[in-house]
Amino acid sequence: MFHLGWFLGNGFGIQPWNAKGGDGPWVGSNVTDWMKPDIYVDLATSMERAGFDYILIEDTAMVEDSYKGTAETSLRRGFMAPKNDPMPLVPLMTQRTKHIGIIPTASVIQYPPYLAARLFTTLDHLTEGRVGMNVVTSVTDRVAQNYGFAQHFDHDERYLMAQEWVDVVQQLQGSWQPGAVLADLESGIYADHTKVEPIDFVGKYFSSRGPLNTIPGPQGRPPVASAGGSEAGRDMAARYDDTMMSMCKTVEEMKEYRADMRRRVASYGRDPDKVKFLFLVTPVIAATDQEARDLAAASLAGRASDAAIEYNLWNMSYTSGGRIDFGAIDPDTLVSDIDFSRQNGEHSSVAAIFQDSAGKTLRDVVASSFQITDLGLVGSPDTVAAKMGEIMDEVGGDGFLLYLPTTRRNMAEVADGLAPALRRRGLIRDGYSGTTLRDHLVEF
Ligand SMILES: Cc1cc2nc3c(=O)[nH]c(=O)nc-3n(C[C@H](O)[C@H](O)[C@H](O)COP(=O)(O)O)c2cc1C
Repeated sequence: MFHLGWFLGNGFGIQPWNAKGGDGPWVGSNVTDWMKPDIYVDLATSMERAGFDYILIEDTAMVEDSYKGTAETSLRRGFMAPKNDPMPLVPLMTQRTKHIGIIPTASVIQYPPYLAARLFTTLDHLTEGRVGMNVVTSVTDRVAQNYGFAQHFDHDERYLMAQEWVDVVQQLQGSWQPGAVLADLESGIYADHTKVEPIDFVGKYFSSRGPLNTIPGPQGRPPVASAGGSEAGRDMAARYDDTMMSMCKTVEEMKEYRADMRRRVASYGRDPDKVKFLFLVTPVIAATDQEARDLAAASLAGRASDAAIEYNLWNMSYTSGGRIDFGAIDPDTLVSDIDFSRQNGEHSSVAAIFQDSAGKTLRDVVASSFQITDLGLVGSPDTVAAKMGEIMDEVGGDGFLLYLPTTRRNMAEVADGLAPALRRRGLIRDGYSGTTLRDHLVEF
């Protein structure tokens, strides 16, 4: 059996439903209703029906203007803005479900550790143990500037900050020892003060006295997730993650990635079987194999459209940390002549976009490159289910993180098409034996 997660990649933002991923026309109500809770609640109930472990909610807090030096493209096309704060969505999504975990994103430059420790403990209570914490370092200068910094910290330093941040958050979440809460009706004693201690943390980036002013939630320390595939990102994940979003383009890469990460996890004295690496994938599912193949072919052809090229150039500028304006580079420039040394964003995403680009021009890359691929998962629910099983056999585990536009059509294809086909093969859970997100992650 393997685990499944849904990556809500546009966060609590516009869930685009448009022709072939292009620049409109928009379809349906998503573009007007994205700020209402309904679609996210539907997503949670659907993915719980499907047996998913969790939904991970992306978040990025800025209006990006590094592409062509203006926010025009971001705002005209709704790229990463507008976006609401994901935290209030969490209890709304869990209120209407009983099992599925919800993992909102917290950036270490946006949340002082005490605020984060208190917020996630509060959410742990409100969700009865179903919240997780996606730790990110934020990608661009604009986010850093919104939170009071002149510019963003350098890539590797960000991860050192993030490690310290998780450490403080978890120390705060452990500042009430087991047995501290008595809530004794007879004696009227609420807590044993000898079991509640300050942490007196003074670090390079953060300080906090503690103790936390609330009691531990059902999970104590809610599970940690992250996505960084660079050396620094992997090191942080190895130390702290309970589940990791893993980005690979081939089954061979998946195997290597998982083996490497399991080695790193073990080197920190942790049990690799308790960390679940979920591989990002964009499957194409339709009623028949032929229909799915046609959709995949149309999507590939659509990569060369003006709208898709604009998106790709915009996205490259963003993933470089806003440091390289790909809109200002002549598209006929050879990739080998582009200076990537200034990048300060998502190193592994940039590497994925420009993988195998020797001898290619920027135009060639933007018209064809994928950051995340379908891994050959194209077909009817039965075909895709069978292939998922084969891939997991080859890789050794642990599961997939599906990344599809959050439309109700895609939700139905997954929850009522793919998931039953997987379940018939015994590949995914048939119900939940535990109650918390951590229970689901370590159930098998
Ligand atoms: C699937 C996925 C989800 C991510 N979600 C967020 C996010 O919500 N907010 C954010 O600031 N960065 C996000 N990132 C960026 C990562 O946290 C990380 O900074 C990035 O992958 C670069 O890591 P690297 O330089 O270690 O490769 C995400 C990356 C991936 C691949």
